[in-house]
Amino acid sequence: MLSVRAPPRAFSPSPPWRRRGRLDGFAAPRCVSAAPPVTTLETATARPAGVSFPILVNGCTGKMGVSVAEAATSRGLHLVPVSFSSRENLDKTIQIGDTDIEIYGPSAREDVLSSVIDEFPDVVVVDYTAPDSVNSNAELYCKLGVPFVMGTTGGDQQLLYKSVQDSKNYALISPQMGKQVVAFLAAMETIAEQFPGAFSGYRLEVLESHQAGKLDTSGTAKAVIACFEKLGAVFDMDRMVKIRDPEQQLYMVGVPEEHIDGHAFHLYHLTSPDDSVSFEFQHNVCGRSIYAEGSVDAAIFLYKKVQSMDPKRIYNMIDVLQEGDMR
Ligand SMILES: NC(=O)C1=CN([C@@H]2O[C@H](COP(=O)(O)OP(=O)(O)OC[C@H]3O[C@@H](n4cnc5c(N)ncnc54)[C@H](OP(=O)(O)O)[C@@H]3O)[C@@H](O)[C@H]2O)C=CC1
Ligand SMILES: O=C(O)C1=N[C@H](C(=O)O)C[C@H](O)C1
Repeated sequence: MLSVRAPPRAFSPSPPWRRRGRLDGFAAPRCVSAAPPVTTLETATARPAGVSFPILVNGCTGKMGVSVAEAATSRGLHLVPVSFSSRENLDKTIQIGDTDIEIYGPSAREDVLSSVIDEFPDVVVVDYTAPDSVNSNAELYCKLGVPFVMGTTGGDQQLLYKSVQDSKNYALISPQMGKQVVAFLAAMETIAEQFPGAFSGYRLEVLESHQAGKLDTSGTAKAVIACFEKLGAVFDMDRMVKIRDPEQQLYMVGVPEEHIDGHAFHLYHLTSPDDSVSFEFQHNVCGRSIYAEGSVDAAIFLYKKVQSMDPKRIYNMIDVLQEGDMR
C-alpha cells in the first residue's frame, strides 16, 4: 500500500504517470482474469444476514442499483419492487432474482414512496443515482422520514448533511462502501488527526480512473485528499488527473480489459519540498461487488440503529467498520 523510496541514482520525484508511458504503479489487482466474487443464492443461504427488512434500491436502471439489489436479495433482505428514474414514462420493469422492479419517473416519486412507506414502515432506502439527484432525493427521504444510505457521490455534501440534521432523519452517507478501502480511509483519518502537519509542504498529485460513464470526480479521492491536506500536503484540485478514456485506461493505467466498464483505480503521490522523499498510496478496485456487499452491510447497520432508536442519526462507513458490521 505504502512505498517510501530512498533516492537512488536515477531517482525521479515525479509520480509514475509522468515518468512512464504506462502506469507501472497501477499494478492490476490479482482479480484480473478471475471473475469477481459473486454472492449466489447458495452462499446467501450459508451466510444469512440474520435480520430481514424491506429495502428499496433507488437507481435500479443503473449499474450500482442492480448490483446492490442483487446483493440485498442474496443476503435475504426483502427487495421492494419499486425504484425510480430521472426519466418520465419509462414504462420499464427490471428483474432482480424473482422480483420485478417497477420503475417510476420523477413526477410519481413522492406519491409512490409514500405508499411504499405505508406498506413497509421499516423500509430502508439505498440510493445509487446521479450526482445531480443527491440533494433532491435526500430532501424527499428526509421529508418522508425514511432512513437512507446515500452511496451516490457528488452534489452539495454540506447541504446533504444539513438536510439530514434539520429533519433528524437517519442516514448513512459514504462515497466509499468497499470494506478494505473504508479501512484505508479510516487509517488516513486517524493519521491526519494524530499527526496534523506531518507532511507539511509536501506536494500531492492524484490520479483516478473510472469507467467512462462516471459523471463526477471520485468522492473517495476527495475524502482521501482532505486527510492529506490536514497532514499539511498541498493540493490543487484542478490538477487532479481524471481518466475516463478507455484507451488510456487500458494502455496507460493498466486496467484489465474486462473491467474497463467497471473499475476504480486511485493513485496518490506525495513529494517532499526538497524532492528527496516520495510516498505513494494506491487502491485499485475491479468490478462492483465490494461496494454492493458494503451497501447491504450499511443498510443492515442503519436498520438496527433505527430499530434501537439510537440518538445518533448520521453515520458513515467507518462507523459500520468500527462496530464490526462489515463482512
Ligand atoms: N459509495 C460507493 O461506494 C460507490 C458510489 N458510487 C456512486 O454511485 C453513483 C451511481 O453509480 P453507477 O451505478 O455506476 O452509475 P450509473 O450511471 O450506472 O447509474 C446511475 C443511475 O441513476 C439513475 N438516475 C439518475 N437520476 C436519477 C433520479 N433522480 N432518480 C432515480 N434514478 C436516477 C440513472 O438512470 P435514468 O437515466 O433511468 O434516470 C442511472 O441509471 C455515482 O454517483 C457513483 O459515484 C458508485 C460505486 C460505489
Ligand atoms: O462511480 C464509481 O464507480 C465509484 N464511485 C465512488 C467514488 O466516486 O468515490 C467509489 C468508487 O470510486 C467507485
